[in-house]
Amino acid sequence: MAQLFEFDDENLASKTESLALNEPYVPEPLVVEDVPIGGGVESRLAKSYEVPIDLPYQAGKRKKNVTDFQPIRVLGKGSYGKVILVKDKVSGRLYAQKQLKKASMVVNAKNYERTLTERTILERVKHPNVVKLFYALQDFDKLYLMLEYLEGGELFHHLSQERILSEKVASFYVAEIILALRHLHLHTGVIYRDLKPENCMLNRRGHLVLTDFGLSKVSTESSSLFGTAQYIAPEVIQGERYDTQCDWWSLGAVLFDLLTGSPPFTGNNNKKIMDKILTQKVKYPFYLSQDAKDLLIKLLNKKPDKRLNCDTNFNDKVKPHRFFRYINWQHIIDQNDVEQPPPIIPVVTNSELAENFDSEFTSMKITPPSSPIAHSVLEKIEDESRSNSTSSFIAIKKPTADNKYEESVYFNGFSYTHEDNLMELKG
Ligand SMILES: Nc1ncnc2c1ncn2[C@@H]1O[C@H](COP(=O)(O)OP(=O)(O)OP(=O)(O)O)[C@@H](O)[C@H]1O
Repeated sequence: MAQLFEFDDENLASKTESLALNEPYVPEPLVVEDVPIGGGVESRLAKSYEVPIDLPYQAGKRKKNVTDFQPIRVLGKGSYGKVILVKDKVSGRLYAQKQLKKASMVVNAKNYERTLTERTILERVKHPNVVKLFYALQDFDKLYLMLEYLEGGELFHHLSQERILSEKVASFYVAEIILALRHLHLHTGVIYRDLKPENCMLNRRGHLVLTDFGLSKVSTESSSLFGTAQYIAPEVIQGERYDTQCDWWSLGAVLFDLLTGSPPFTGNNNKKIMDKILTQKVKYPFYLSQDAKDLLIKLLNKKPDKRLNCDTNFNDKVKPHRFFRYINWQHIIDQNDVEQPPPIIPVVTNSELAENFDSEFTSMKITPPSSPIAHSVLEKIEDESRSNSTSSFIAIKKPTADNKYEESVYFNGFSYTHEDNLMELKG
């Protein structure tokens, strides 16, 4: 059995702290140096500590706008819009540009309060297993979030090739998800709430990175909730007060999926799935080991207070659990690829080809961004997003009168009022 390395919460905190306080970083274009296939551990390690962090603010440098990025290809589609691979025309650096149609982001007054709180909290999220936000830009009808480009694609893209994962392989990814969720819970107070396979992506080195966190929560009770019914905790479905425990249920559902090829409750519509989540017992396939089954039973407990809590039980119940016998937690925290290599190293021959993404998307035609308008409004925001890569913002359009919209921009808990920002509603 692999020896488990002891560490405590302070150790974890100081690790994430040191990432947050990284020394000045001179960005190197991600596209230049492709790791050759079979390039060996050393060549991967050469890039291993290239954790994308804040682009340093360079005084006097022209502000970025959407047209500074050349669209390359579509990577995927979410409920708010497309995600496109783009290249900074100056640095050659690649980003995943998440486009969000403003019209679909109108939020109601109740959610609005929560949104502001969440923006403030999300400002503090810095973790290697959580996607980084580099810039937040906008034009007339869309917001553009320039995210760390996760070249390995969705974990489940690789899973669909392998069908199911061995327990050893699954334990690696689950360990990385646990670290990301614990960071969100313990250091930022964020409940991820809709952990689902599509949000588990791999970076170039094969490490799992959670995407899309927080954004779905700023929406109204939207399709994002129903799109993920299979992984949602019973208490969330019932509309009860829920806390971080709901994420540990979702982790159980994702683990079940990794080990068996489908989530614990399925059905041809969401109502059926949700009924089953509330009322039915999980059926565990005979081929699961006792260790896997034991962990799943503890996570997929319908009573949140009886469910395994990986935050409070981490040191005494989770870390020593036999399901994690192949895991050296310190190596997972350190992302030590020599001692604990990621099980799947995504094949990337040329980053711009987006080889790990579905050709249904990568072959799509790209529509150029609409004409730049109101960029000046965001100058202050861009300044701040340079100095804080994980900042987030939201712009809300409120219909006023005579076919006009008033646009308010909220950024890290601050709101920017633009008296002059009345724009004609086109079309
Ligand atoms: N940072 C990223 N790097 C590379 N590809 C990404 C990145 N973020 C998202 N994608 C791709 O784009 C797809 C759509 O992502 P997006 O987050 O918009 O939608 P989603 O996960 O369905 O969530 P939702 O619809 O709830 O917003 C993902 O499934 C993924 O394939």
